[in-house]
Amino acid sequence: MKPPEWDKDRLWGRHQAKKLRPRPQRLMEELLPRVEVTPETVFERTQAHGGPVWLEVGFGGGEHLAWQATHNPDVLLIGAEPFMNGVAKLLTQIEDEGQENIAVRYGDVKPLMTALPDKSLERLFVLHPDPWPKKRHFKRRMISLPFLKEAARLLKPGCELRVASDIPDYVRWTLMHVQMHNRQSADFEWTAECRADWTDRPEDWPQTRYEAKARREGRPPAYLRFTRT
Ligand SMILES: C[S@@+](CC[C@H](N)C(=O)[O-])C[C@H]1O[C@@H](n2cnc3c(N)ncnc32)[C@H](O)[C@@H]1O
Repeated sequence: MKPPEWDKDRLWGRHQAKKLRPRPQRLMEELLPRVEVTPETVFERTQAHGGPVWLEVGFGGGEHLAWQATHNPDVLLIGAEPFMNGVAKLLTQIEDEGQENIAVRYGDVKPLMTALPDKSLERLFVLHPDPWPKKRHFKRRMISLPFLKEAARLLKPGCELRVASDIPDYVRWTLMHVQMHNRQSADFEWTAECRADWTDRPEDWPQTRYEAKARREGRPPAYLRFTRT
């Protein structure tokens, strides 16, 4: 079966919640242009870095991305997020903590992924993707056959795709789509050997804002790790 085309021109969800306060507004105007990557500039940025590159899809408030950048100073962390308030929040952390190894894609991750060369990523994170629970919206879900095809193209062998979700249906959806992808091309291996491997948060996997909210509301997440074979 031919996988559906990736809906490259559509972006779902909200882009702005509330007006920015003066500091985040200043950071959007002054800091964002210094750290921003676009599909046109991302190749050059990764080449200039020369070392490992990790990508986080939909970083929300950027807590996980900022943590990874601090703890992995030799890695270039690229984060993509179309929600302005989230981008501004990450910029605040960058200004406070001074990480120089973060690049921000303000917008849809899909054209950015398309612009990256084969085997250019060592890690790819999709943490608590929008669940889109209604059946007629399933096609908006980030985890999809076209996404997995791109992920397989971009990840180096032995490197990792990490997906977290607190929605049982999305966890099943992810496992099912990985299985469907593997039937076409056996690119991913789910590394879990026992229940704790997906129920217990690994030490190098800090909690995101969505995860904290889900836990408060009694929905423990699943931490899925897939190795690019
Ligand atoms: C449910 S939130 C989770 C945020 C964060 N990962 C966390 O765990 O706190 C999903 C995020 O994905 C972002 N998103 C949705 N579609 C996206 C796309 N095409 N490219 C990049 N980010 C996207 C949304 O703006 C939103 O911030």
